[in-house]
Amino acid sequence: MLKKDLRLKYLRLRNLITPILLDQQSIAIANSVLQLPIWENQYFHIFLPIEKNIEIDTEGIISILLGFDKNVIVPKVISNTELEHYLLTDNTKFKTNSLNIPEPVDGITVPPNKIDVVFIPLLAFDKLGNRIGYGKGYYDRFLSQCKTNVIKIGLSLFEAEDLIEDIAPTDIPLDYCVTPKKTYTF
Ligand SMILES: Nc1nc2c(c(=O)[nH]1)N(C=O)[C@@H](CNc1ccc(C(=O)N[C@@H](CCC(=O)O)C(=O)O)cc1)CN2
Ligand SMILES: Nc1ncnc2c1ncn2[C@@H]1O[C@H](COP(=O)(O)OP(=O)(O)OP(=O)(O)O)[C@@H](O)[C@H]1O
Repeated sequence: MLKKDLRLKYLRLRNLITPILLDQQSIAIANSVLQLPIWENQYFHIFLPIEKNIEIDTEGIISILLGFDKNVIVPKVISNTELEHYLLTDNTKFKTNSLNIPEPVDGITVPPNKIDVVFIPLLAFDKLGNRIGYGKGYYDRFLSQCKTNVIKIGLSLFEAEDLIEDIAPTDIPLDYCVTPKKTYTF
């Protein structure tokens, strides 16, 4: 399928997920993340969910990361194209931006080349590990600034599509995708 049709399909499917199901599925995903071979790493980047858009609740994964004394880094939208990345600390204050994303107000910024593992939001992914988001390219730009061996983990409420047909050269594929049912390794 084409990206634009997939965005529509999965935005609609998300709207069928109840808050209770979202909680259960987010916990199942966090439990599966524990089984990934990533725990030797130190710098983990993770998004905070847009609740209004029924995104996966990443709180469980963040608790696991902090419990293992990992450095946790969260993104902040600073322009139409760019993200900045902040270390999560006990003092981090959050404010919800115009896209309804909770973001750190200020703090310690972390350059993309320090990051070892990135958990990536998505609307859909395919059996080859290609992914699509809301179509602004924030994550493709961010991932292009990371180390070549950065571990890219998609988190999805739904299973893989056969193929996203209109993949572009700037689209960076996933290494893993974790869903409530299974973990895909690409
Ligand atoms: N939780 C979370 N954080 C993230 C992302 C994400 O997908 N999820 N992003 C992943 O890249 C970046 C932000 N990108 C976004 C791009 C578009 C929309 C969005 O909802 N767009 C709507 C209309 C927005 C509006 O109300 O103005 C749309 O395009 O229809 C949200 C986030 C960085 N942080
Ligand atoms: N590395 C990059 N440098 C410059 N522009 C880029 C880069 N990656 C993607 N873009 C641009 O961003 C736009 C959106 O890309 P795409 O449709 O792949 O978004 P997406 O993957 O769905 O969104 P997101 O990454 O925000 O979740 C495209 O116009 C694309 O050319």
